Amino acid sequence: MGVGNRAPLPGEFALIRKYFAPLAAGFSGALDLEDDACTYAVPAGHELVLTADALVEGRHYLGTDPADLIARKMLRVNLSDLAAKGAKPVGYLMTTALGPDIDEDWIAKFAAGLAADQREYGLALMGGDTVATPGPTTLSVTALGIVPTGRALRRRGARPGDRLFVSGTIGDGILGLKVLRAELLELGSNHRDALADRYHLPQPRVQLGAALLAGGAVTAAMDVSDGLVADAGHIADASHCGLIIHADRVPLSPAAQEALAEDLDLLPVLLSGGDDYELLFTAGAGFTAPGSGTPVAEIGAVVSGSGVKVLDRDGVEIPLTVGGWQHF
Ligand SMILES: Nc1ncnc2c1ncn2[C@@H]1O[C@H](COP(=O)(O)OP(=O)(O)O)[C@@H](O)[C@H]1O
Ligand SMILES: Cc1ncc(C[n+]2csc(CCOP(=O)(O)OP(=O)(O)O)c2C)c(N)n1
Ligand SMILES: [Mg+2]
Ligand SMILES: [Mg+2]
Ligand SMILES: [Mg+2]
Repeated sequence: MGVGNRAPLPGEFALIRKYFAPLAAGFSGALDLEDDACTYAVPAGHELVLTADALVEGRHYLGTDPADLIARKMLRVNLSDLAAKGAKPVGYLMTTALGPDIDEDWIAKFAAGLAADQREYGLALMGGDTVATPGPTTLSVTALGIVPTGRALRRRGARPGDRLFVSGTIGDGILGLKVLRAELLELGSNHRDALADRYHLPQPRVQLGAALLAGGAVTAAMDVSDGLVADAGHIADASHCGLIIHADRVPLSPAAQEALAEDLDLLPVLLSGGDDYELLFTAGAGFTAPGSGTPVAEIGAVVSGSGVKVLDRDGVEIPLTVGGWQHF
């Protein structure tokens, strides 16, 4: 390790002791990161929810992004998958494959970002692996959460007649990436900052997910990572039904509204760009959105058939060539 362009990192084990062990201190099963593996006793009446997502420099984040924000995004994209199941976060395993340009200052900031979000979301580091790579830095988290046994929200279960909802706002993450790539220069700097912030720091809807599970009226749920339309397609496929999305009902932030007002061609980008980390879900007639916290918008309906149709305000289908991000 540490053979790079900058000051070498402390040795592998010194790095784990100094920066990662403190993040595991509050979690007894992490065994102070001294052992070969960690343990966790699942509370009675609950089952584990496990999810893994990787982040690759240049693919999921920019090499110039601040290390604390990269760390927080890494945790938050995984927390978003826990939210999609209605799970309460418990802890996470983390694998860091560090590229040659990573120095100790970067690690210190990265660990500080993790500490901040561990406090914010109530979870702890449980273990992981630290390796070097000649390629781009690659980070992976496996997050653990719990749900009452048998109650995890599913992508299957939507029924014709259900309504379709999404949390928060859609399209900010991908517009934020455009801002960081010095596009959208015509937008005011406050809007540009707000969008960049949404790209750097997703807001996983953990409390909303738990409330949706507790409420009992949600028939299918997932989080939006690849793009609203593509991800809606996953609910449609899993549930063996069709989905209608009314484009004009999709909630947009003030910054995204302003960007769209200046360039109508951005609509497909908003609907399919991804990096949203909002919850998309269906519910029967009796559903009412939890009153406080994250806003929820009704954007469409479940119909018989298959696939996703996006309609404009006149009910005319908007053709979309790409519904969302795919790695290959
Ligand atoms: N390499 C893999 N090995 C096992 N399961 C995988 C792998 N890649 C993806 N999956 C599974 O495929 C499903 C879809 O993955 P993905 O689209 O990444 O979900 P999400 O967008 O919620 O992260 C998930 O259940 C995920 O666990
Ligand atoms: C530098 C950079 N380029 C492009 C993107 C856009 N992008 C990359 S991956 C992705 C989809 C989500 O990532 P994925 O690995 O598919 O996560 P998952 O769906 O498994 O949660 C998006 C929108 C980005 N976030 N950063
Ligand atoms: Mg994934
Ligand atoms: Mg997901
Ligand atoms: Mg994906």
